[in-house]
Amino acid sequence: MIVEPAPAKLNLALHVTGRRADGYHLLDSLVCFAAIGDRVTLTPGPLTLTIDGPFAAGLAEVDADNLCLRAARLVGGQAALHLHKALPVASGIGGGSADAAAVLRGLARMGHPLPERSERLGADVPVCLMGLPARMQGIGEVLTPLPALPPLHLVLVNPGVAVPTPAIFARLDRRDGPPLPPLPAFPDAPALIGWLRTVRNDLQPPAIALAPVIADVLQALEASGAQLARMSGSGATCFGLFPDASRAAAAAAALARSGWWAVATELAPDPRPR
Ligand SMILES: C[C@](O)(CO)[C@H](O)COP(=O)(O)OP(=O)(O)OC[C@H]1O[C@@H](n2ccc(N)nc2=O)[C@H](O)[C@@H]1O
Ligand SMILES: Nc1ncnc2c1ncn2[C@@H]1O[C@H](COP(=O)(O)OP(=O)(O)OP(=O)(O)O)[C@@H](O)[C@H]1O
Repeated sequence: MIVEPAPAKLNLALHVTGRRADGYHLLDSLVCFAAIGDRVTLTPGPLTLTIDGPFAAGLAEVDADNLCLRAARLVGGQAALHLHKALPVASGIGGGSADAAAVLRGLARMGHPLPERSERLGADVPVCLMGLPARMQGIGEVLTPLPALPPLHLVLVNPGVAVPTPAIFARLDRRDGPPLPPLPAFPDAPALIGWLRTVRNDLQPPAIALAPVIADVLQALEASGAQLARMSGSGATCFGLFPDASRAAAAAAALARSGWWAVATELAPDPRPR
C-alpha cells in the first residue's frame, strides 16, 4: 500500500498578465504548500475510488469525473484508490489538483511514467506534482522552483461558499497586469511579508463581487492579528500570516466560532537537503 500526501496549495500572490487565444489566462504566481491537505492511498488492483473525510460529501456528484480517477486514466494506472478529503472542495487551495498529483506520484512509485502534460488535468496539477515553492507562469505549466521559504505561521479560512474558478476569471475587469516584481531570497518572514505587500491576488476583487463573505473573512483575519491576509487562487479560502504559532492557533479557534472552516498550519516541510 502506498500513501501519498496531497498538500493544500497556496497562491501567496497571483497576477493575471494576459489571456491565450483559447481563453485560458496567463498568470504570474508565487505558490507554496501548507502542512495540511488531503491524503491518497493506492493499493494494486483494478481502478476504483473510495472517499472519506470531512469534505467527502462535496464530491458525491463528481463521481467518475473525480480528478483522482482522471489522473489514473491519463497514465493507464490500475489501483484501488482511497481519498481522505480534508480540504474544502472548489476552494482555491487546489484540492482536486493536489489529489490528482498525489495519484500520479503514487502510480509513478508503482512503475507508471508521469504524464508529459499534466496541466491537461488542471492548471494547478504541474505545480502540485512538483510540490516545492515555485513561481508559476504560463497557464500554470511554466514553473521555476524557488529556494525554501522562511517558516510561516498560517491560518486558512473558508467560509463555506464554493467558488467556481471559470466564473471568477470571467469577471476580471483587466487581464493585463504586470508580472511579479523580482523574487529575492527571503531571509525571514518579515522580508517575505514586506514583498507580499507590494503584490496582490488579481482574482480577489472578482471573487468578492461574487461572494461578498470573502471580504468579511479577510477583515476577520486582520482583526485577529494577521500581519497580512489574502485570498488564495480563485477563492474562497483566504490565508492569514501570523507572527507565531500560538497567535495563529488562537485566531483559528476564534474564526472557527463564526462557523467557518479555520485551521492553523505552517508550510509543508521542504524535502530538499538544506
Ligand atoms: C486559479 C488557480 O488556482 C491559480 O493557481 C489556477 O489557475 C486554477 O487551476 P485549476 O483549478 O487546476 O484550473 P482548471 O481546472 O485547469 O481550469 C478551470 C477553469 O479556470 C479557467 N482558467 C484556469 C487556469 C488559467 N490559467 N486560466 C483560466 O482561465 C478556465 O476557465 C478553466 O476552464
Ligand atoms: N478529488 C477532487 N477534489 C476536489 N474537487 C474535485 C475532485 N475531483 C473533481 N473535482 C471537481 O473539481 C472542481 C474544483 O475543485 P478543487 O477543489 O480542485 O478547486 P480549487 O480548490 O478551486 O482548485 P484551484 O485552486 O486549483 O482552483 C470541484 O468543483 C469538483 O467538482
